[in-house]
Amino acid sequence: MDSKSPTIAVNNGPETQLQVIDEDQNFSEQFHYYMKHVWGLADRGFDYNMVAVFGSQSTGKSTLLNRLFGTKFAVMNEKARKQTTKGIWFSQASGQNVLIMDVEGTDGRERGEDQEFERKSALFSLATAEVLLVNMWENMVGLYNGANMGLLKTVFEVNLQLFHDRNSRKGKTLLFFVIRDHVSKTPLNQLADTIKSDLNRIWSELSKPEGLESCQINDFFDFGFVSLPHKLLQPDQFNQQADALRLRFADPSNPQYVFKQQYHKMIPADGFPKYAESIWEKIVSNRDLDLPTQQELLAQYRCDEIAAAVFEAFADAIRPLKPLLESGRLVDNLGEQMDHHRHTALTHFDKNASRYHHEVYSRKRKEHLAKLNAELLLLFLAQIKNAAKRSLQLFRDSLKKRLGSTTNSSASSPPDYDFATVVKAASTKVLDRFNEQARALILEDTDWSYTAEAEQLEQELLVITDQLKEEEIKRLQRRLEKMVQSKFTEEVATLLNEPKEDMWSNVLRMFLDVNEFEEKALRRMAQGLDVPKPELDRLIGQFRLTSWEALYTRIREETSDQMMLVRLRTCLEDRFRYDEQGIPRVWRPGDDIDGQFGVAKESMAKVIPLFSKIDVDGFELELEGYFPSSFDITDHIELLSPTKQKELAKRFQREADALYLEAKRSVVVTTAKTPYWIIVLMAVLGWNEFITIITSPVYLILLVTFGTAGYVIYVLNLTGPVQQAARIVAENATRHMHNLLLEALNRTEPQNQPFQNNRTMTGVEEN
Ligand SMILES: Nc1nc2c(ncn2[C@@H]2O[C@H](COP(=O)(O)OP(=O)(O)OP(=O)(O)O)[C@@H](O)[C@H]2O)c(=O)[nH]1
Repeated sequence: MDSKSPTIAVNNGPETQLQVIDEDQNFSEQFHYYMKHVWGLADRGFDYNMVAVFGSQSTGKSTLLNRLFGTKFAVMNEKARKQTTKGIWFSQASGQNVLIMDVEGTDGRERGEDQEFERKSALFSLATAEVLLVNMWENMVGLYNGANMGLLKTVFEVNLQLFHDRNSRKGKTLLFFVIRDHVSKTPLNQLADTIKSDLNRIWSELSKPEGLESCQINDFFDFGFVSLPHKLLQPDQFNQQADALRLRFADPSNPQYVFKQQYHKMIPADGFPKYAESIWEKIVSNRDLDLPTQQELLAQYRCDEIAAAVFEAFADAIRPLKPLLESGRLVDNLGEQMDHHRHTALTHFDKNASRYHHEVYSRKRKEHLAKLNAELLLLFLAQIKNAAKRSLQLFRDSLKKRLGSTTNSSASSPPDYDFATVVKAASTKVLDRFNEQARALILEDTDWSYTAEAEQLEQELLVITDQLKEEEIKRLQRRLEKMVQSKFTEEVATLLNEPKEDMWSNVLRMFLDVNEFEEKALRRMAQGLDVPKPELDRLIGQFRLTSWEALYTRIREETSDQMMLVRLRTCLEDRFRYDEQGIPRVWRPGDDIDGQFGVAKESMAKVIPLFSKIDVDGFELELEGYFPSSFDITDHIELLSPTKQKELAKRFQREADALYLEAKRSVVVTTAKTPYWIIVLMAVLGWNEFITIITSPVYLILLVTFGTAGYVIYVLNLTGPVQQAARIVAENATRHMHNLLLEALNRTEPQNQPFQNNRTMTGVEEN
């Protein structure tokens, strides 16, 4: 309301006065605006004063006010001689924090016998003004009507009505009589005595309410008397004394300064328009006017209004914090910031609201504080939530960093930390930090708590610890698996390449040894990870299964068709093409190829059955209870099914045939003789080429190179491997030729078949 600019046309001059109550007894909506923007008094707190003028109509009241306070109240036109001031006008004393109230004159012929407005305006003035100026002519002193005695009786009556409760009465009101046109020789004090005796008489005649029977007029009023010379007849004296009188209102250092603290109605200036309005509303509606209640109501209204304005500013100030917190960030010094904003809001509230009714103010302050706290609680909770999240992240990171530093170390090397100690240290650090952050957020006069959040955080730390422990164990398991895999890769191939009776026992021994070694590492790590015994047993069982799986897979790789064929061929070659001392055999005519081949064939008979399954005989005791009970090792030892064994035997047979034929062919080659005349003929015919080669550096170098290579191959007896390499390279191209040769040989030597019965060299029965 107070921000609305005035729409009422002001009376006679610049807008410095306002008809607050019009002749129809309506209260002006512009009062708030004038207080704040025209008179600038709204922010003065109690630092303002208020004067009201009373008196009969057209007795120069407005003239007096204008002369004393520099106001511009309308003054009666001499010729018209009719009532000028209607209702109640307000203005500000020029250059002073003084509100002047020009009240419609009494005895006005315009209102006739209607004394109601007089009573209402008296009530209104007594409830608001510190000083009531009573304006009267000197010659009226001693007369009942002319001296406003009727009006004063009304004033006294309404005063008793207002302050019938002794406890609610605070201070007094100054009745300041201004006797105009003091032209007689009667001294002022005599005039004052006459007025005082009249007043006492009126007071004594008043019927006092219960409890106030014995009270005196001076309990409620102080009296002041002053006279002014005739304005028209003695203008100089009038002006001189009017100036002197003006100083009594304007100069606080004046010994006769009229505004004493005890007269002040103690209505804060910002609440005065509302107070005046509600009082007037009560007066107009003829309801009992109870000033203390009014002041309480005003206090409630104004405290709410002040709190709302302060809260708006407070909400604006903390608004930027919300999105930050909602985005999950931790706001630095949030506790301090919240405290600062709350302190500012309370200070502003206190500054404006503490002037009002104390109990109401205290109650409203509590409400205001509770509202501020409720708003800040949201920030507090958001920050706590973010702090907890950050704490979890910090905990996770610090543990990962600490534990991660060991992940690159060998699985077999002992851990350089104790998991429980590391977790405890990290957890304590994070919780301490969280508690510190949360504590810094707790504001005075709040019942905020973060115990539940701290407990929740602790629980979540435990969950993370378990997760990390699980991850760590998995990582450890993976490392161990890799370790055993790499060991099996090397060892299994070596052991299986020697297909002897004790082959499987060597493999199983190796398996158990490797496991034992890695299990030691697992136990050490588990101890560091604070793994309980049953869990460790489960992990070891799991590890053994995985390890067996790795071994079994590795062995199966080694026993694939291709690998088996290579292995069988290698074994056969070792036995057939090398003698007992390991020296390669060179077959010559007359050598017992068939016999040697038979021996080799005999030794190969047990190879395929040996590889048919992992033989765990002899390890029953060691393997008993070695694996988890759900695992039956007999389901995981078969390598070659009977069908597969037969198929392999068949395929190996062909390989063996080729080896046998190769040996036979080498004998044929070495026994073939070249006729001498052919040699002579070649020498004669090739003489020219021979000369060309030995005279050409290029041919000579090529000859020497190939000759040297041939010699080395011959000396080192590498013709076999070289031939084999050449054969593999040219296998496809020569396959056809090879078949033709086989056919030709079969035609020439049908009696030289290597196998006479249906038992093969691998020991597998032919179908
Ligand atoms: N004799 C005399 N006349 C005065 C004095 N002061 C004012 N007047 C005249 O009295 C008349 C009324 O003056 P106002 O100031 O309008 O009187 P008022 O009491 O405010 O009148 P309402 O507002 O109509 O009640 C004017 O014509 C003034 O010139 C004074 O001190 N002595």
